[in-house]
Amino acid sequence: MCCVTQELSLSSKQLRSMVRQALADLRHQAEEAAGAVEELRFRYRREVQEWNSQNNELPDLQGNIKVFCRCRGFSAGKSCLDAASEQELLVHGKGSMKKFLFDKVYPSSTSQEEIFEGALPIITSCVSGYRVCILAYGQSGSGKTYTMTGTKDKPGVNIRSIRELLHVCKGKENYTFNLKISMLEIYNDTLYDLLSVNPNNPLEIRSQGRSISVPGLTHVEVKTEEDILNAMDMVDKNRKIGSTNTESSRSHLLLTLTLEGRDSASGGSSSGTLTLCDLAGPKHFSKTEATGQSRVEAAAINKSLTSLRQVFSALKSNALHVPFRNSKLTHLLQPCLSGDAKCLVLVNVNPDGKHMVETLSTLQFGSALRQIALGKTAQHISPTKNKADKQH
Ligand SMILES: Nc1ncnc2c1ncn2[C@@H]1O[C@H](COP(=O)(O)OP(=O)(O)OP(=O)(O)O)[C@@H](O)[C@H]1O
Repeated sequence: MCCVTQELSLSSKQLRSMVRQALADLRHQAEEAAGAVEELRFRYRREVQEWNSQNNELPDLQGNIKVFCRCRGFSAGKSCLDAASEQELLVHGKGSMKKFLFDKVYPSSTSQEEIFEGALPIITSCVSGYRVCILAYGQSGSGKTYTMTGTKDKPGVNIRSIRELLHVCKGKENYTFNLKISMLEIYNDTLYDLLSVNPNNPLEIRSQGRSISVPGLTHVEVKTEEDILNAMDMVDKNRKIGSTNTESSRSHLLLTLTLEGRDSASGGSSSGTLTLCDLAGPKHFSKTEATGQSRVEAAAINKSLTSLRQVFSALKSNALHVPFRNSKLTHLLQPCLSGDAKCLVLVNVNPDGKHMVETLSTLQFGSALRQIALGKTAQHISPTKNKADKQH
């Protein structure tokens, strides 16, 4: 009996010691696992930061404004254009030749996909919290609407950008996001909400400090391809001129995407915007050509494009005052043309159309334009706060 008791007491001691050892091992393993999780979290945050900086590397390298040129198809024998190199456009006139420099020149054979790929780095910067914009500029009939809106079979930059943002955001692990779209038309220097049930009610711009908003503007959440198509259908119905491409545009169209993202693993969040703008072409008319309403419309378009030129010119010369408030167009674009925002101007040219050289010359698309550093402007809206503060 005594022997049995001794044996039991011994095995009980052994058991206690085994349990103690197992508990110590478990504690040790738990500490190791916690260290590994922390290490993984740290690496993940670094990866996210690297991804964001790589994503923005391209636009940052050469200044914040880029200017691309897209040439439209032209009739054989009548061509006066020559893409001398990837950056040079030669325009042959009667006995003279002009050269325009761009960041990139796309020949007339360029597809919608290729244009979109060129614009992609700037579009995806929005995911990292930047304010970015793409402006389609050019004479009437040069292909601005084709480039931005496109057709059902060959969609333009607008639809492709929304699809891409949805694709990128859905593909990111531990990431939740909210993508919203708004659509504004600027007609006769007045804003109209194209996604509103009351599209004829004019809206105003409100400035509060450095931020700009349009009270009452409709923002629609986009989650699927169908949401995009529904929004576009509504825009077509509400626009002062349909997107049938049969008539010259009489207004500027601004599509703005607002993207709020949150990374649950790193705890970072970001808020970026992408504004896609199909500008009306400059109007050239003699005293007898345009009368009444069309003359008023033409004057409003020309005035706003002049304001845009003045803004570019002030940015180029690092002027202390940038006249953003000279038109509704430039006032709305101010956040995308200030601070560390990024802008891509897509210049469309149609050699068979009228006024090509004047239109090209007016914005002085020389090499100086791409050297504009938006960060040096006087009235800048610090998206750095917006981008960096929230992300890290
Ligand atoms: N690269 C292209 N390839 C095929 N068709 C094109 C191309 N560019 C423009 N077009 C066609 O040319 C016509 C005029 O183009 P679009 O309406 O896009 O010009 P726009 O610059 O927007 O003109 P506006 O300022 O007068 O509105 C349209 O029928 C369009 O489909």
